[in-house]
Amino acid sequence: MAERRFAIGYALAPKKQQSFIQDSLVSQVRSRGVDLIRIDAERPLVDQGPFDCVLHKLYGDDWRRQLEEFGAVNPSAVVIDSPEAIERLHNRISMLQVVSELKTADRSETFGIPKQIVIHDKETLFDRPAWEAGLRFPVIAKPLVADGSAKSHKMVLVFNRDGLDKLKPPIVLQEFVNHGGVIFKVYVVGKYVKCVKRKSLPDVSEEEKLGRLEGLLSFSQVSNLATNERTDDKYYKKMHLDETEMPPQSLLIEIARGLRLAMKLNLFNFDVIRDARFGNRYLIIDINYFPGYAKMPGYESVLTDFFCDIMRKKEREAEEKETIRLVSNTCCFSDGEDGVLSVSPLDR
Ligand SMILES: Nc1ncnc2c1ncn2[C@@H]1O[C@H](COP(=O)(O)OP(=O)(O)OP(=O)(O)O)[C@@H](O)[C@H]1O
Ligand SMILES: O=P(O)(O)O[C@H]1[C@H](OP(=O)(O)O)[C@@H](OP(=O)(O)O)[C@@H](O)[C@@H](O)[C@@H]1OP(=O)(O)O
Ligand SMILES: [Mg+2]
Ligand SMILES: [Mg+2]
Repeated sequence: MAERRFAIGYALAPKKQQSFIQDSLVSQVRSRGVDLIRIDAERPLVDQGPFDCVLHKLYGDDWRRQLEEFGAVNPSAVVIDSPEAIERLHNRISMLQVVSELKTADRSETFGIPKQIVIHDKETLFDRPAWEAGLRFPVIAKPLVADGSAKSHKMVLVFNRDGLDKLKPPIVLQEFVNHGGVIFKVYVVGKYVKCVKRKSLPDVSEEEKLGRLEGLLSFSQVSNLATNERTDDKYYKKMHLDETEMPPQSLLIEIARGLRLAMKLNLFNFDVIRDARFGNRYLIIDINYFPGYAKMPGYESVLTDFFCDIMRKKEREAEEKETIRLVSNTCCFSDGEDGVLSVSPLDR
Protein backbone atom coordinates (compact mmCIF):
# COMPACT_ATOMS: atom_id res chain seq x y z
CA MET A 1 0.00 0.00 0.00
CA ALA A 2 1.28 3.52 -0.83
CA GLU A 3 2.51 5.56 2.14
CA ARG A 4 -0.14 7.95 3.49
CA ARG A 5 1.00 11.58 3.08
CA PHE A 6 -0.20 14.48 5.19
CA ALA A 7 -0.75 18.12 4.28
CA ILE A 8 -0.15 20.95 6.71
CA GLY A 9 -1.36 24.36 5.57
CA TYR A 10 0.38 27.39 7.01
CA ALA A 11 -1.02 30.92 7.25
CA LEU A 12 1.69 33.35 8.30
CA ALA A 13 2.54 37.02 7.80
CA PRO A 14 5.15 37.51 5.03
CA LYS A 15 8.02 38.20 7.48
CA LYS A 16 7.18 35.15 9.55
CA GLN A 17 6.81 32.99 6.46
CA GLN A 18 10.22 34.07 5.25
CA SER A 19 11.97 33.25 8.51
CA PHE A 20 10.09 30.07 9.39
CA ILE A 21 9.40 28.33 6.08
CA GLN A 22 12.98 27.62 5.05
CA ASP A 23 13.89 25.05 2.39
CA SER A 24 15.71 23.00 5.01
CA LEU A 25 12.49 22.68 7.03
CA VAL A 26 10.26 21.96 4.03
CA SER A 27 12.53 19.19 2.76
CA GLN A 28 13.02 17.56 6.14
CA VAL A 29 9.27 17.55 6.77
CA ARG A 30 8.62 16.23 3.25
CA SER A 31 11.04 13.34 3.73
CA ARG A 32 8.89 12.24 6.68
CA GLY A 33 5.66 12.18 4.65
CA VAL A 34 4.33 15.66 5.42
CA ASP A 35 3.87 18.48 2.90
CA LEU A 36 3.89 22.12 4.03
CA ILE A 37 1.51 24.14 1.88
CA ARG A 38 1.05 27.90 1.91
CA ILE A 39 -2.45 29.17 2.64
CA ASP A 40 -3.41 32.22 0.62
CA ALA A 41 -4.88 34.59 3.21
CA GLU A 42 -6.59 36.53 0.41
CA ARG A 43 -8.77 33.55 -0.51
CA PRO A 44 -11.34 31.73 1.64
CA LEU A 45 -9.64 29.03 3.68
CA VAL A 46 -12.47 26.53 3.10
CA ASP A 47 -11.77 26.66 -0.64
CA GLN A 48 -8.16 25.62 -0.11
CA GLY A 49 -6.57 22.33 0.87
CA PRO A 50 -7.43 19.63 1.75
CA PHE A 51 -5.39 20.06 4.93
CA ASP A 52 -4.90 17.58 7.74
CA CYS A 53 -3.66 20.43 9.86
CA VAL A 54 -3.58 24.24 9.81
CA LEU A 55 -0.71 26.13 11.36
CA HIS A 56 -1.28 29.84 11.77
CA LYS A 57 -0.26 33.20 13.20
CA LEU A 58 -2.67 35.75 11.79
CA TYR A 59 -4.81 38.22 13.65
CA GLY A 60 -8.34 39.61 13.38
CA ASP A 61 -11.98 38.59 13.41
CA ASP A 62 -12.06 37.66 9.75
CA TRP A 63 -9.31 35.06 10.16
CA ARG A 64 -11.05 33.69 13.25
CA ARG A 65 -14.28 33.26 11.32
CA GLN A 66 -12.41 31.54 8.51
CA LEU A 67 -10.92 29.04 10.97
CA GLU A 68 -14.35 28.37 12.50
CA GLU A 69 -15.84 27.74 9.07
CA PHE A 70 -12.91 25.50 8.15
CA GLY A 71 -13.32 23.53 11.41
CA ALA A 72 -17.03 23.03 10.78
CA VAL A 73 -16.42 21.67 7.26
CA ASN A 74 -13.31 19.65 8.26
CA PRO A 75 -14.00 18.35 11.77
CA SER A 76 -11.08 15.93 11.69
CA ALA A 77 -8.49 18.58 10.77
CA VAL A 78 -6.20 19.82 13.53
CA VAL A 79 -5.82 23.56 14.05
CA ILE A 80 -2.59 24.57 15.79
CA ASP A 81 -3.48 26.39 17.97
CA SER A 82 -7.03 27.46 18.78
CA PRO A 83 -7.63 31.21 18.29
CA GLU A 84 -9.33 31.43 21.72
CA ALA A 85 -6.24 29.99 23.41
CA ILE A 86 -3.93 32.32 21.48
CA GLU A 87 -6.10 35.32 22.36
CA ARG A 88 -5.06 35.09 26.02
CA LEU A 89 -1.55 36.12 24.99
CA HIS A 90 -2.79 39.31 23.35
CA ASN A 91 -3.27 41.00 26.72
CA ARG A 92 -0.29 41.35 29.06
CA ILE A 93 -2.43 40.80 32.16
CA SER A 94 -4.26 37.61 31.09
CA MET A 95 -0.95 36.42 29.59
CA LEU A 96 0.79 36.25 32.97
CA GLN A 97 -2.25 35.38 35.10
CA VAL A 98 -1.80 31.78 34.11
CA VAL A 99 1.72 31.74 35.63
CA SER A 100 0.36 32.77 39.02
CA GLU A 101 -2.06 29.85 38.90
CA LEU A 102 0.61 27.22 38.21
CA LYS A 103 1.41 24.72 40.92
CA THR A 104 4.75 22.93 40.96
CA ALA A 105 6.47 20.35 43.07
CA ASP A 106 8.53 21.41 46.10
CA ARG A 107 11.94 22.63 45.02
CA SER A 108 14.63 25.07 46.12
CA GLU A 109 13.89 27.55 43.30
CA THR A 110 10.72 29.60 43.19
CA PHE A 111 9.05 31.34 40.27
CA GLY A 112 6.35 33.91 39.69
CA ILE A 113 5.75 37.21 37.93
CA PRO A 114 6.90 40.75 38.77
CA LYS A 115 4.48 43.02 40.63
CA GLN A 116 2.30 44.76 38.10
CA ILE A 117 -0.87 46.77 37.69
CA VAL A 118 -2.97 47.75 34.73
CA ILE A 119 -3.63 51.45 34.11
CA HIS A 120 -6.57 52.10 31.82
CA ASP A 121 -6.56 55.90 31.80
CA LYS A 122 -4.49 59.02 32.60
CA GLU A 123 -6.53 59.70 35.74
CA THR A 124 -5.49 56.47 37.39
CA LEU A 125 -1.91 57.03 36.21
CA PHE A 126 -1.71 60.24 38.20
CA ASP A 127 -3.78 58.94 41.11
CA ARG A 128 -0.57 57.81 42.74
CA PRO A 129 -2.01 56.38 45.96
CA ALA A 130 -3.92 53.94 43.76
CA TRP A 131 -0.74 52.20 42.71
CA GLU A 132 2.41 53.69 44.19
CA ALA A 133 1.97 51.84 47.47
CA GLY A 134 2.42 48.48 45.79
CA LEU A 135 4.97 49.38 43.14
CA ARG A 136 8.35 51.12 43.42
CA PHE A 137 10.35 52.91 40.72
CA PRO A 138 11.84 52.02 38.34
CA VAL A 139 8.94 50.43 36.50
CA ILE A 140 8.50 49.30 32.90
CA ALA A 141 5.45 50.61 31.09
CA LYS A 142 4.25 48.05 28.54
CA PRO A 143 1.31 48.44 26.17
CA LEU A 144 -1.57 46.38 27.57
CA VAL A 145 -2.22 44.89 24.17
CA ALA A 146 0.36 42.46 22.77
CA ASP A 147 -1.02 41.91 19.28
CA GLY A 148 2.23 41.68 17.34
CA SER A 149 2.12 45.28 16.09
CA ALA A 150 5.29 47.39 16.38
CA LYS A 151 3.39 49.59 18.83
CA SER A 152 2.72 46.67 21.14
CA HIS A 153 6.48 46.15 21.59
CA LYS A 154 7.22 49.79 22.54
CA MET A 155 8.35 49.82 26.16
CA VAL A 156 9.35 52.62 28.49
CA LEU A 157 11.59 52.28 31.53
CA VAL A 158 10.31 54.87 33.99
CA PHE A 159 12.70 56.04 36.73
CA ASN A 160 10.55 58.55 38.59
CA ARG A 161 7.25 60.44 38.60
CA ASP A 162 8.44 62.89 35.94
CA GLY A 163 8.61 59.99 33.55
CA LEU A 164 4.89 59.26 33.89
CA ASP A 165 3.79 62.26 31.82
CA LYS A 166 4.53 60.77 28.46
CA LEU A 167 2.89 57.38 29.04
CA LYS A 168 -0.17 56.50 27.02
CA PRO A 169 -2.64 54.18 28.77
CA PRO A 170 -3.89 51.49 28.51
CA ILE A 171 -0.61 50.19 29.87
CA VAL A 172 0.76 47.71 32.34
CA LEU A 173 3.19 49.12 34.89
CA GLN A 174 5.55 46.35 35.89
CA GLU A 175 8.26 46.46 38.53
CA PHE A 176 11.70 46.56 36.89
CA VAL A 177 13.73 43.76 38.45
CA ASN A 178 17.54 43.71 38.25
CA HIS A 179 18.60 40.43 36.67
CA GLY A 180 22.19 40.76 35.54
CA GLY A 181 21.40 41.93 32.00
CA VAL A 182 20.66 38.44 30.67
CA ILE A 183 17.26 37.04 29.80
CA PHE A 184 16.37 33.39 29.23
CA LYS A 185 14.10 32.66 26.29
CA VAL A 186 12.40 29.32 26.68
CA TYR A 187 11.05 27.91 23.41
CA VAL A 188 8.27 25.35 23.64
CA VAL A 189 7.23 23.09 20.76
CA GLY A 190 4.71 20.64 22.19
CA LYS A 191 6.69 18.62 24.72
CA TYR A 192 10.04 19.96 23.53
CA VAL A 193 11.66 22.71 25.62
CA LYS A 194 14.79 24.69 24.68
CA CYS A 195 16.27 27.58 26.64
CA VAL A 196 18.63 30.15 25.12
CA LYS A 197 20.33 33.18 26.66
CA ARG A 198 19.96 36.67 25.23
CA LYS A 199 21.09 40.12 26.23
CA SER A 200 18.57 42.16 28.19
CA LEU A 201 18.34 45.56 29.84
CA PRO A 202 21.29 46.21 32.18
CA ASP A 203 20.72 46.44 35.93
CA VAL A 204 19.84 49.82 37.39
CA SER A 205 22.08 50.79 40.34
CA GLU A 206 20.83 52.46 43.53
CA GLU A 207 22.67 55.70 42.56
CA GLU A 208 21.04 55.64 39.17
CA LYS A 209 17.62 55.15 40.71
CA LEU A 210 18.05 58.31 42.76
CA GLY A 211 20.14 60.50 40.50
CA ARG A 212 18.64 60.17 37.04
CA LEU A 213 17.78 63.45 35.41
CA GLU A 214 15.59 62.18 32.63
CA GLY A 215 12.56 60.30 33.91
CA LEU A 216 12.34 57.66 31.24
CA LEU A 217 14.09 55.56 28.63
CA SER A 218 12.25 54.15 25.61
CA PHE A 219 13.21 50.86 23.98
CA SER A 220 11.81 48.06 21.87
CA GLN A 221 12.61 44.35 21.53
CA VAL A 222 16.04 44.48 23.19
CA SER A 223 16.33 40.72 23.21
CA ASN A 224 15.10 40.14 19.67
CA LEU A 225 17.64 39.01 17.11
CA ALA A 226 17.43 38.97 13.34
CA THR A 227 17.82 35.50 11.82
CA ASN A 228 21.25 36.50 10.47
CA GLU A 229 22.45 37.24 14.01
CA ARG A 230 21.88 33.70 15.22
CA THR A 231 23.00 32.91 18.73
CA ASP A 232 26.42 31.73 17.65
CA ASP A 233 29.61 31.70 19.74
CA LYS A 234 30.58 35.22 18.68
CA TYR A 235 27.31 36.68 19.96
CA TYR A 236 27.66 34.82 23.25
CA LYS A 237 31.20 36.15 23.77
CA LYS A 238 30.34 39.69 22.76
CA MET A 239 27.39 39.88 25.13
CA HIS A 240 29.22 38.05 27.96
CA LEU A 241 26.50 35.47 28.00
CA ASP A 242 28.93 32.63 28.61
CA GLU A 243 29.39 33.53 32.25
CA THR A 244 25.69 33.41 33.04
CA GLU A 245 24.40 30.18 34.50
CA MET A 246 21.27 28.70 32.96
CA PRO A 247 18.18 28.12 35.13
CA PRO A 248 17.75 24.43 36.03
CA GLN A 249 16.32 22.62 32.98
CA SER A 250 13.99 20.59 35.22
CA LEU A 251 12.38 23.81 36.47
CA LEU A 252 11.91 25.12 32.93
CA ILE A 253 10.41 21.80 31.81
CA GLU A 254 7.99 21.91 34.71
CA ILE A 255 6.91 25.49 33.97
CA ALA A 256 6.67 24.81 30.23
CA ARG A 257 4.47 21.77 30.81
CA GLY A 258 2.26 23.66 33.25
CA LEU A 259 1.84 26.54 30.81
CA ARG A 260 1.24 24.29 27.81
CA LEU A 261 -1.53 22.39 29.56
CA ALA A 262 -3.11 25.40 31.26
CA MET A 263 -3.07 27.56 28.13
CA LYS A 264 -3.83 24.69 25.72
CA LEU A 265 -1.07 25.95 23.43
CA ASN A 266 1.67 24.00 21.66
CA LEU A 267 3.78 26.74 20.11
CA PHE A 268 5.07 29.55 22.30
CA ASN A 269 8.06 30.89 24.16
CA PHE A 270 8.33 32.57 27.51
CA ASP A 271 10.90 35.06 28.81
CA VAL A 272 12.44 34.40 32.19
CA ILE A 273 14.73 36.55 34.34
CA ARG A 274 16.59 35.59 37.51
CA ASP A 275 15.84 38.06 40.28
CA ALA A 276 19.28 39.43 41.30
CA ARG A 277 18.03 39.98 44.87
CA PHE A 278 17.59 36.27 45.49
CA GLY A 279 19.49 34.16 42.97
CA ASN A 280 17.04 31.27 43.06
CA ARG A 281 13.88 33.22 42.22
CA TYR A 282 12.75 33.27 38.60
CA LEU A 283 10.25 35.69 37.09
CA ILE A 284 8.28 35.16 33.90
CA ILE A 285 7.84 38.50 32.17
CA ASP A 286 6.46 37.71 28.71
CA ILE A 287 4.84 34.87 26.74
CA ASN A 288 4.75 34.96 22.93
CA TYR A 289 2.72 32.87 20.53
CA PHE A 290 4.64 31.19 17.65
CA PRO A 291 7.94 33.01 18.25
CA GLY A 292 11.02 33.07 16.03
CA TYR A 293 11.76 29.35 16.04
CA ALA A 294 14.21 29.66 13.17
CA LYS A 295 16.62 31.26 15.65
CA MET A 296 16.61 28.05 17.68
CA PRO A 297 19.57 25.80 16.81
CA GLY A 298 18.36 22.75 14.82
CA TYR A 299 14.79 24.06 14.65
CA GLU A 300 14.06 21.96 11.56
CA SER A 301 14.25 18.59 13.28
CA VAL A 302 12.37 19.81 16.37
CA LEU A 303 9.49 21.09 14.25
CA THR A 304 9.56 18.03 11.98
CA ASP A 305 9.24 15.71 14.97
CA PHE A 306 6.40 17.81 16.31
CA PHE A 307 4.47 17.79 13.01
CA CYS A 308 4.95 14.03 12.63
CA ASP A 309 3.72 13.43 16.20
CA ILE A 310 0.60 15.49 15.54
CA MET A 311 -0.11 13.59 12.32
CA ARG A 312 0.47 10.21 13.98
CA LYS A 313 -1.89 11.18 16.80
CA LYS A 314 -4.50 12.28 14.29
CA GLU A 315 -4.20 8.99 12.43
CA ARG A 316 -4.46 7.00 15.67
CA GLU A 317 -7.57 8.91 16.68
CA ALA A 318 -9.16 8.31 13.28
CA GLU A 319 -8.45 4.58 13.61
CA GLU A 320 -9.90 4.52 17.12
CA LYS A 321 -13.02 6.33 15.93
CA GLU A 322 -13.40 3.81 13.13
CA THR A 323 -13.06 0.91 15.58
CA ILE A 324 -15.68 2.46 17.87
CA ARG A 325 -17.98 2.97 14.89
CA LEU A 326 -17.63 -0.68 13.84
CA VAL A 327 -18.14 -1.94 17.38
CA SER A 328 -21.18 0.25 18.00
CA ASN A 329 -22.67 -1.08 14.77
CA THR A 330 -22.41 -4.60 16.11
CA CYS A 331 -25.02 -6.36 18.16
CA CYS A 332 -24.43 -8.88 20.92
CA PHE A 333 -26.82 -11.73 21.49
CA SER A 334 -26.99 -15.08 23.29
CA ASP A 335 -26.16 -17.91 20.98
CA GLY A 336 -28.49 -20.58 22.24
CA GLU A 337 -28.73 -22.71 25.33
CA ASP A 338 -25.13 -22.55 26.56
CA GLY A 339 -25.52 -18.78 26.93
CA VAL A 340 -22.34 -18.02 24.95
CA LEU A 341 -22.34 -14.52 23.52
CA SER A 342 -21.48 -13.97 19.92
CA VAL A 343 -21.07 -10.79 17.97
CA SER A 344 -22.54 -10.07 14.59
CA PRO A 345 -21.90 -6.96 12.53
CA LEU A 346 -25.06 -5.11 11.50
CA ASP A 347 -23.58 -3.06 8.70
CA ARG A 348 -22.88 -5.80 6.23
N1 LIG B 1 9.93 43.33 34.76
C1 LIG B 1 11.06 43.46 34.09
N2 LIG B 1 12.24 43.65 34.73
C2 LIG B 1 13.39 43.79 34.05
N3 LIG B 1 13.48 43.79 32.70
C3 LIG B 1 12.34 43.60 32.02
C4 LIG B 1 11.08 43.42 32.66
N4 LIG B 1 10.14 43.29 31.72
C5 LIG B 1 10.77 43.39 30.54
N5 LIG B 1 12.10 43.56 30.69
C6 LIG B 1 13.07 43.73 29.60
O1 LIG B 1 12.38 44.34 28.53
C7 LIG B 1 12.36 43.46 27.40
C8 LIG B 1 11.03 43.58 26.68
O2 LIG B 1 9.97 43.21 27.52
P1 LIG B 1 8.90 42.14 27.02
O3 LIG B 1 9.59 40.86 26.81
O4 LIG B 1 7.77 42.16 27.97
O5 LIG B 1 8.47 42.83 25.65
P2 LIG B 1 7.98 42.24 24.26
O6 LIG B 1 7.95 43.36 23.31
O7 LIG B 1 6.74 41.48 24.47
O8 LIG B 1 9.19 41.25 23.85
P3 LIG B 1 9.22 40.10 22.71
O9 LIG B 1 10.01 40.66 21.60
O10 LIG B 1 9.92 38.96 23.41
O11 LIG B 1 7.80 39.78 22.39
C9 LIG B 1 12.66 42.09 27.97
O12 LIG B 1 13.23 41.26 26.99
C10 LIG B 1 13.64 42.43 29.09
O13 LIG B 1 14.91 42.69 28.55
O1 LIG C 1 10.84 38.25 14.82
P1 LIG C 1 10.83 36.76 15.00
O2 LIG C 1 10.15 35.99 13.93
O3 LIG C 1 12.17 36.21 15.23
O4 LIG C 1 9.98 36.43 16.31
C1 LIG C 1 9.46 37.36 17.24
C2 LIG C 1 8.01 37.46 16.97
O5 LIG C 1 7.84 38.15 15.73
P2 LIG C 1 6.98 37.64 14.47
O6 LIG C 1 6.09 36.54 14.90
O7 LIG C 1 6.25 38.84 14.03
O8 LIG C 1 7.99 37.19 13.49
C3 LIG C 1 7.27 38.26 18.01
O9 LIG C 1 5.91 38.11 17.74
P3 LIG C 1 4.85 39.22 18.02
O10 LIG C 1 4.84 39.43 19.50
O11 LIG C 1 5.34 40.43 17.28
O12 LIG C 1 3.58 38.64 17.51
C4 LIG C 1 7.56 37.73 19.42
O13 LIG C 1 7.07 36.42 19.52
C5 LIG C 1 9.05 37.73 19.65
O14 LIG C 1 9.26 37.24 20.94
C6 LIG C 1 9.75 36.83 18.62
O15 LIG C 1 11.13 36.85 18.85
P4 LIG C 1 11.85 35.81 19.83
O16 LIG C 1 11.10 35.87 21.14
O17 LIG C 1 11.80 34.46 19.21
O18 LIG C 1 13.23 36.37 19.92
MG1 LIG D 1 9.77 39.39 25.45
MG1 LIG E 1 6.29 39.59 23.79
